[in-house]
Formats: sequence, structure tokens, C-alpha cells
Amino acid sequence: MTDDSATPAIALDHVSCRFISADGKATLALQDFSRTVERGKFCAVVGPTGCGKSTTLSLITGLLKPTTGSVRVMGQPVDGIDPRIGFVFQNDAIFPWRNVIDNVAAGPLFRGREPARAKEMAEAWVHRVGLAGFERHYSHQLSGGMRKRVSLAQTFVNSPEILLMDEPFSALDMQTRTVMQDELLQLWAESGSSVVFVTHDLEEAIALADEVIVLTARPATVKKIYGIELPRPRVMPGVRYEDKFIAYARSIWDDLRADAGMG
Ligand SMILES: Nc1ncnc2c1ncn2[C@@H]1O[C@H](COP(=O)(O)OP(=O)(O)OP(=O)(O)O)[C@@H](O)[C@H]1O
Repeated sequence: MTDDSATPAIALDHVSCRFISADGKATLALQDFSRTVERGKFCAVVGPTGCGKSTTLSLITGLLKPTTGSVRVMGQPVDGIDPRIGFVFQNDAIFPWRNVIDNVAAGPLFRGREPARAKEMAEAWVHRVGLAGFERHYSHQLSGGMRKRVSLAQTFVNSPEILLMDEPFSALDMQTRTVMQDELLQLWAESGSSVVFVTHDLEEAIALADEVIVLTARPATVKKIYGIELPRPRVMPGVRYEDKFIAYARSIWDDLRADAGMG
């Protein structure tokens, strides 16, 4: 395995992905898709509904294999589930029969940590995400925002080098969502991980990312890439009122509108 820090965290090279349904119908989700994500970068992906955003994440995780082209993680071809990759999806992956600590400790245990050490790590992360006092609570006793905090602790406790997020905050109310975005930026800044963050919310994409990749309608190709030159640390929601932010939002919205046939 290469340790060359110049190697991109993720590299998709001329990737296409075709699905064949049970009735023999073919759907081309991605076509000639090429993009790299540099190490430590926060990359957001936006695009019309159904264009292939989640498919892109599945290719990086190894859940799907490209029909043509190659997908590499840290310079190596993707081959099955990679323990260096962490995920946060829209739906929480919290076991309802386990309390908060045991949910967070599950990852380190699975990775071979001693039970006492796994619990210690879980406790530290539960505190870190602001859930001190809720260690023995179960999923149904937590709010949506608290469950999302558990998801972040479950992910970051494993020190992922790559973090894939698929609309992680879309089910939250606006206020909780803003708080969670702030929280995520702080965790990411401390972790040094590379992030691919899929969202329908282009303002969320601009507020969080170093780079916003705008995809075309299906089959998805890269339509445009925006380097987001807003200083860090960024604080929500203030960053959204900056002139530069508004200019990015206007431009990306125009790109998306053209592809959604509204232009
Ligand atoms: N396993 C599958 N079998 C057949 N078709 C699939 C499969 N997975 C995805 N697709 C199709 O591929 C296309 C891209 O799906 P994908 O979920 O990647 O889009 P998306 O951009 O994430 O969508 P959304 O914005 O609605 O979340 C869609 O037309 C979808 O129906």
C-alpha cells in the first residue's frame, strides 16, 4: 500500500456505471466520469435528482464496480470494503438495542480493540460530540440531532482517512442542521480526513466545501468544478451572508437550473 502523500485520496478515471434491471432495461448512471479528491480536502457534490451522486459514493466504497474505467483509493484499486473509509448517510446506522456508548464502541470492537479500550474511546467521542449525560440512552430516547451526533461519533471514533457523506443532514430542521454543519467542520478540521459530501442543498455545499463538483443530469459527468475560496474557519450561518458566497450560489444555481431544464 502506498503512503505517498501526493497520491490523491480518491481517483475516478473515465468511469462509467450501467445498471441492468430485472426486465433487461439498461440505465447509464455515470459516463466518462473523471475526478480526483486530494488528501485532506472537503469536496461537495451537487447535481440534478437521480443523476448518479449516490452511485459515485457506492463506487468509492466498493459496493459497486464500475462498468468501465477505474476507481482508486489512496492510489490502490478499490477492492471490497476499506476500513479507512467512514460513512454517514441520511438514515442513522444506530442499533436500537444498544445504548449510545455501545453503539459508538461497536466500530473499535469490530476492528479488534480490547472491550475496555473500545469503551474508553467511545466515551471520549460521546463527550466530544456533546452527548455527555446520554451515554446510556437508546436511539428512541434521542432527538434527530442527537442521533446524528451519535452517527458522527460512530464514524470519527474509527479515525477514517476518507469520509463519505450522503445527504447526512437532510432530515434535520434548519436550525439543527446549521449546528451540525458547524460541528462537522470542527471535527473534520481536527481529523485531516478527505471528505466527499453529497447534498441537494447547494448552500450547504458552498458553506462546507473546498470544492463543489456540479454534475450534469444522468448520465452524470462533471459539468463544472468550483474552488470555494471562503476563509476558514467558517462559522454558520454567517458565512452565507458574504458577497462571495452569494456569487457562488447564484452561479451554481444557474448551472443546475440549466441541467434541470429550467434554464
Ligand atoms: N441498483 C440499481 N439498479 C438499477 N438502477 C439503479 C440502481 N442504483 C441506482 N440506479 C439508477 O441510477 C440512477 C442514479 O441513481 P443515484 O441514486 O446514484 O442518483 P442520485 O443522484 O444519488 O439521486 P438523488 O439525487 O435522487 O438522491 C438513477 O436513475 C437510479 O434509478
